[in-house]
Amino acid sequence: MSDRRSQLLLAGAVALAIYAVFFAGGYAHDVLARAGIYAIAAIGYQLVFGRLGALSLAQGCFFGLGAYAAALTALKLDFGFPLTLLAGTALPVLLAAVIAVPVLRLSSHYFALATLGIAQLAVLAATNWTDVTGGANGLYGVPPLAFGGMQIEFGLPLTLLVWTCVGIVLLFSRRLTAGRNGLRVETLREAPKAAAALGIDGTAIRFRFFLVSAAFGGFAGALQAHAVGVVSPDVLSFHILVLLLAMTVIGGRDSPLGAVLGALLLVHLPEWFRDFADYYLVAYGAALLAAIIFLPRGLAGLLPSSNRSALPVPATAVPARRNGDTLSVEMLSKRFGGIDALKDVSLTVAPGEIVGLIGPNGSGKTTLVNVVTGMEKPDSGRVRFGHADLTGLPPEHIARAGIARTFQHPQIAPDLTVRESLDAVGDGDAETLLALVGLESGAETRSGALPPAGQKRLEIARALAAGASLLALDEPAAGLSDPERAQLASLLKKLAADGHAILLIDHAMDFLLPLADRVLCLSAGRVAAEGAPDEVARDRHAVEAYFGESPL
Ligand SMILES: Nc1ncnc2c1ncn2[C@@H]1O[C@H](COP(=O)(O)OP(=O)(O)OP(=O)(O)O)[C@@H](O)[C@H]1O
Repeated sequence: MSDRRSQLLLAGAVALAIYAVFFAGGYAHDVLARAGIYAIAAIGYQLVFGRLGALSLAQGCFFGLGAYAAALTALKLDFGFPLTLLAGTALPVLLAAVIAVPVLRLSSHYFALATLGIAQLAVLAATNWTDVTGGANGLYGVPPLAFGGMQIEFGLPLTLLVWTCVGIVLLFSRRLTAGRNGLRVETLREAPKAAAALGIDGTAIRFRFFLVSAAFGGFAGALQAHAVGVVSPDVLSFHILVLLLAMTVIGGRDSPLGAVLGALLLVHLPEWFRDFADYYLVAYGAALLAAIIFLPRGLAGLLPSSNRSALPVPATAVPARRNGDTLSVEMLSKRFGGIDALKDVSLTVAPGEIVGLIGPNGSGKTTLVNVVTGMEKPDSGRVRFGHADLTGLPPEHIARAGIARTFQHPQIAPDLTVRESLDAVGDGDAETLLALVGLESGAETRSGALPPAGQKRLEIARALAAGASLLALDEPAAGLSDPERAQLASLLKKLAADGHAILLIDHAMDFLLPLADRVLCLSAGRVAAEGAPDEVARDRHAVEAYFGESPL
């Protein structure tokens, strides 16, 4: 609780408690409890929508399922607290686990549509499965919450209970996103390809967050069922989802606190504008629009940002690997439609060696790196690293085996500092790595604020932080000035001398040929020439591949 943000938050929590205990009464308590219940569901939504950047349209469905599960277990099975809340939490988690496998593979709008479809199915089931759900009329007489036979009265006791739950859920959510976890999630959201290529297991993170969001949604729905006493298909309606979405956006999608502020505001706004009679909806809509236009980072964006560098990130001095394995690519082929992007390509890169990969645009260089790093699956051929057969394995497995890559267009999380970008992927000594790539003075700079040359160096440092012994570098010198190229060249020599294996793609022959120990020239997916740099530079096939121009 040292930085200004934490102090403000503490003051806000105390003010809310004083308001609840000494000033609010009757209906105001109900409104506050309702805000707390929605806050819990919105905190869950923030994890998926805010943190992962995935537009899930199932959070309202998880909320409604939680409400139905709690109501049904209370009314039909005579379950008491805490079993009803447990059932309300477990059912949406179960559904999330079942749908996660097919749904989490989908990208952006397909994910949104799939989750919307699931939500619609839940509404249909609730409306038509009359024997169980009570159909359109729903279920009545859900008992209030009770602890060991003692009923939690509406008003202050229920409000305090709900907001204690909000506090616990906030702490849990913070644990999930603090320190390195948060840095990894941000890398995954902003640079998903790089995250996979650095060994971050995006599938596991997405799965975990989706299930936790379902748990929070269901738990909130279960609380709602007990607080209101009635559950109808309304709790599954699109309205709940839109409300949770608005709470997360208006409160601020970057932090769970935003979800709480959004819930407090959006539940109270209709109450404040109630006196405007017919103009109530106009005033409500105008307030929402104003919040979206003038507060792009939401209400939480008004608070001073948290001191992220204070987050505990373990830092043991583990320098990049040495004496790694030899990469052997054997007869690799990959077709896209009718095009042979790679046809029977073989090559090796040994520790301490720099192998240059050249060829005109579209000759298959990036495809080769994509296949080696698991971003594309080959049609035939093998990729071995030492004794391990890595053919067709997912990128994060290959990264963990010691192969990392950089991208033609740097893939970075722009809001992470340079140091955080490294901390996200490994335990390495960030200072040493940054000094190695010449970024030591920019450790606290936002990665997105680095010039292109800096971002390319950051990508190399990040690959080393991930513990790579083989680096596949896709056009690292593109766009660099002559002095920057010279610095990059001496860095690559240093890394090779240190035992790293380097596969280097570049069109700049004056940069690549003096650096490489061997060169492989691709043409239309096939190996056109291979050998020492000066041999390849003179090779008729290699020269022809460059449209008749001498590469030197
Ligand atoms: N995902 C894809 N879908 C369809 N075709 C693809 C895909 N990726 C690459 N290709 C095609 O495969 C061929 C090889 O492309 P690749 O990007 O590997 O070449 P490159 O040598 O890296 O080119 P550049 O120097 O321009 O980066 C090209 O014809 C390209 O259009």
